[in-house]
Amino acid sequence: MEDAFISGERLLPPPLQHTTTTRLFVIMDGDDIPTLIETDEAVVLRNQDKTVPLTIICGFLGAGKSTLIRRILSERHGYRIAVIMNDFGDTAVAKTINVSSANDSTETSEEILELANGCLCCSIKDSGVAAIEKLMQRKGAFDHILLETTGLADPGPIASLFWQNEEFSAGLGQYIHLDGVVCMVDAVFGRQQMEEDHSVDGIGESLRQIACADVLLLNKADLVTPARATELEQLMAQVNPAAIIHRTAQGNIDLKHIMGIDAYASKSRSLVADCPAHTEHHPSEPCDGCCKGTKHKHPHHYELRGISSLQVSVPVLPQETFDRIDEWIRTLLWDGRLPEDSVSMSQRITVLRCKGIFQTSAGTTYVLQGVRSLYEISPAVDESDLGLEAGKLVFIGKGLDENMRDSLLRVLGE
Ligand SMILES: Nc1nc2c(ncn2[C@@H]2O[C@H](COP(=O)(O)OP(=O)(O)OP(=O)(O)O)[C@@H](O)[C@H]2O)c(=O)[nH]1
Repeated sequence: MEDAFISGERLLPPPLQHTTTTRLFVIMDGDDIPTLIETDEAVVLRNQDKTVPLTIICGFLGAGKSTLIRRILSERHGYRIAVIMNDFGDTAVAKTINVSSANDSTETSEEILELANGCLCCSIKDSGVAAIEKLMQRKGAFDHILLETTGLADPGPIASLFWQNEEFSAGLGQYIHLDGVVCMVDAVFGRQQMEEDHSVDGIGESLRQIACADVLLLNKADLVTPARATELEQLMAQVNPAAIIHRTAQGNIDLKHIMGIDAYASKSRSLVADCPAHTEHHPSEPCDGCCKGTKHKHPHHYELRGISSLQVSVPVLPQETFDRIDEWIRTLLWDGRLPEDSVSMSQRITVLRCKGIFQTSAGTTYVLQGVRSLYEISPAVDESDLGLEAGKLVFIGKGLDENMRDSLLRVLGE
């Protein structure tokens, strides 16, 4: 793939030289037996360097997803982007967008429409995976894939399709890798949507989308006062303390903030920066907790319609604690309970997303990445990024209570 730059920054990660073995923990759904995969991280990273990044764009109904995509498709950003706009994960609601070529305004949307700026627009209404397979027949014709989900989609299962699982690794994983999940939130109705949206298993869709995101765009900022936007950003940061928040109008954002973010790689930079309420626009009150001297609010346990986040600082861990943490996380994500809970309490806890970074006494820095029951703990790719004083673990989901914090602190020996 040729070099590509956005706003002077290289979009694709630099060549990776890490050669440590990593463990990938995979479970496909609640009924399957979990599979533990030992894999050579060098292979994963080498593949990732060659594969096309895929960004999932979600957001509740009317938040501005199509506006963002349309902007990307029509702007001259010098980058070749394939966009899939379809009913990914939800074939019941049909939606296509016609985007005309700048050269021929009469040209209508086809299965794959090539635009003057080099973007490809794919509006296939079948399964998203089939759409991507079809797209990959044109491998080399684009540098990045954007996948827009419907407003009611839960991005968690979609992200899982494109992350470490055996089927993906053997198939599409040879050509693409998940770069990140971007969620658009409506500045006018976002709060109401979070509080009132239709809920599945007690968790509303807009909250699932926010919980799962690596980047949150507070869109339609032109329609609210800065104070109201700040209020909503704080709420978003409380629901998902691990996401970076940007404020936008008409989806106007520098693409480097939503593409090439490598949220699922074993990179540490975003995790180090992701202390709660670290947003681009609303540094607020000083935090008295883990972020000494920085000016932002530090949310403690916060719950909205059953969804909450839990963040715990992690000291440098001896090896045996590392193993216990691994087991603790596995029980939490696979069984939906704490190790000390009885088996009958299974599925009491639902973790939608988790992230973390910590060091062991052997001097290795590890990164945790998880989407639902699928997670990975792997050595950090670039330890020079860290400047790490204390590690941290962040969980977002349902049923995350003080018992869980206490249980985790016990395992950490705190
Ligand atoms: N004022 C204002 N209007 C916006 C902005 N972004 C989008 N809109 C408008 O909001 C409406 C919905 O935008 P879409 O881009 O279609 O939203 P969507 O998320 O794709 O909607 P669904 O596909 O139905 O979920 C349209 O009328 C847009 O023109 C914005 O930042 N400011």
